[in-house]
Amino acid sequence: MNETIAAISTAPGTGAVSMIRISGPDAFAIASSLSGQDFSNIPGYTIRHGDVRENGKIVDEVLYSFYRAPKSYTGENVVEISCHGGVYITRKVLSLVFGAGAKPARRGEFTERAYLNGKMDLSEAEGINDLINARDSVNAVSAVHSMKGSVKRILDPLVESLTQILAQIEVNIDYPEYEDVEQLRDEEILPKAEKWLEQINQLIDTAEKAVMIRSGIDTVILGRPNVGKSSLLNALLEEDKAIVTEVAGTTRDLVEGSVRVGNVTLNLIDTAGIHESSDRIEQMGIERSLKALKEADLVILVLDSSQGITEEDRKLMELVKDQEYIQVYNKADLNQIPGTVSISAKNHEIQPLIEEIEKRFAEGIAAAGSDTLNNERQIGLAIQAEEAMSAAISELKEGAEPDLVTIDLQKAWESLKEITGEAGRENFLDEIFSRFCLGK
Ligand SMILES: Nc1nc2c(c(=O)[nH]1)N(C=O)[C@@H](CNc1ccc(C(=O)N[C@@H](CCC(=O)O)C(=O)O)cc1)CN2
Ligand SMILES: Nc1nc2c(ncn2[C@@H]2O[C@H](COP(=O)(O)OP(=O)(O)OP(=O)(O)O)[C@@H](O)[C@H]2O)c(=O)[nH]1
Ligand SMILES: [Mg+2]
Repeated sequence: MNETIAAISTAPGTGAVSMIRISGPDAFAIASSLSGQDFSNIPGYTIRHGDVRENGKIVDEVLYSFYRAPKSYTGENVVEISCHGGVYITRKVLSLVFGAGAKPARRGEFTERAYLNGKMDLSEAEGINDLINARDSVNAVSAVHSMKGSVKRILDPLVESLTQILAQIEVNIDYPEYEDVEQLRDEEILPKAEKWLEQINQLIDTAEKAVMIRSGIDTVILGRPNVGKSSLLNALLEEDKAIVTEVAGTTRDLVEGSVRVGNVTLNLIDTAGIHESSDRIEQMGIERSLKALKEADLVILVLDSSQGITEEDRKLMELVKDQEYIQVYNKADLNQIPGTVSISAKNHEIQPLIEEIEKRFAEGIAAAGSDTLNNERQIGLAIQAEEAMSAAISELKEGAEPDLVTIDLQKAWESLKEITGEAGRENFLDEIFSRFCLGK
């Protein structure tokens, strides 16, 4: 932690200006040595104009921005050097910063220091990363909320009621005669625990839907040969990506593309027409299609309106029956079947399909726009907490020893706290006992 680290903080490539960030105890001394000015007593939030020099010779004209600990992004002394944005000059300035004593920062190390110095919790740090990687407003809005503490705010009431339950059991074990504090009676504990379980299940469910919608719905376009799967892919992507011909068995390999339609992003895979084939290459394509199918969030099963439902179509329906799937009747320009999701891929008339997708995923779309848990790590920990609480509830019902119940409740507590990176037994005991002045 005591080393001074540095890295280029702007994107690689040529730009008007680049920024090199230096954080740690030697940051001001390094800036002084590069510039030939004495910055040792400079106040925080100050910008100075100066040069970067090597052996007295000018390398670049720059701006130095100073942040004095603890008021900085990392909580340490920070200097940002804004130099001219050429690839060579940026790297040159960085190498001089290293020459003056800084060590190369690892990926995420500035933010890691910010976390370790108490500037943010883990979920907020993840929010920063999500914000940087956000490619649409749904992702950007949820990321900025999470950067500003939404995850902690969501978890706070769950942590609070769990702490109450735990404190109650602890009090009952250690101080059965203690009556001074507001106490839950034993028979109140179980309903409280069950309500808690319901709430966390709800949270997990919403978060899973949100994460899926935000990352895009992994969608497989499936159907027998020649029904118009590739034509549908092209219509959705608004691009002639896959080859379309009147010959059955045109698509052999998987063709992929992502597109934003309506309120969702679809990560599309067009597949080889599925049927019994003796062609070796086609068979391999079909195998790949079936593998992609297993991992899909959504299957679009394409049917040919001009031919009606065939035996092969029925086999495919059977194949996907346990998955989220939409039957679409393509080639509606030749024959429209009432009461079906009818499209004409060839003519790019696919609005009914888009509306059906939005309808199917309405809950997920709403979840994606709400504040919830934001990634698999957070959801995984919430599931751990949920499992521990389920175990505790069974034990409560069986009248198990309170000590045993406590162990599971404590696991639940720690899993929740790990989401924001505040876990640890010390914190746990502090939080439990800070609210009861026991033993006084
Ligand atoms: N030039 C520059 N722009 C940037 C950043 C940066 O580090 N440098 N950021 C980062 O990547 C983001 C802004 N985030 C920041 C968050 C906190 C502090 C900061 O100085 N915090 C102090 C003081 C807070 C206050 O007084 O309001 C603190 O938390 O104590 C700085 C940047 C986006 N833009
Ligand atoms: N009339 C009409 N023809 C269509 C429509 N969509 C596709 N076709 C035609 O159907 C034929 C097959 O289209 P593709 O998109 O290659 O079908 P596919 O399902 O990808 O076929 P394979 O890759 O061989 O499995 C082509 O001649 C298309 O022009 C449509 O909406 N209306
Ligand atoms: Mg095709």
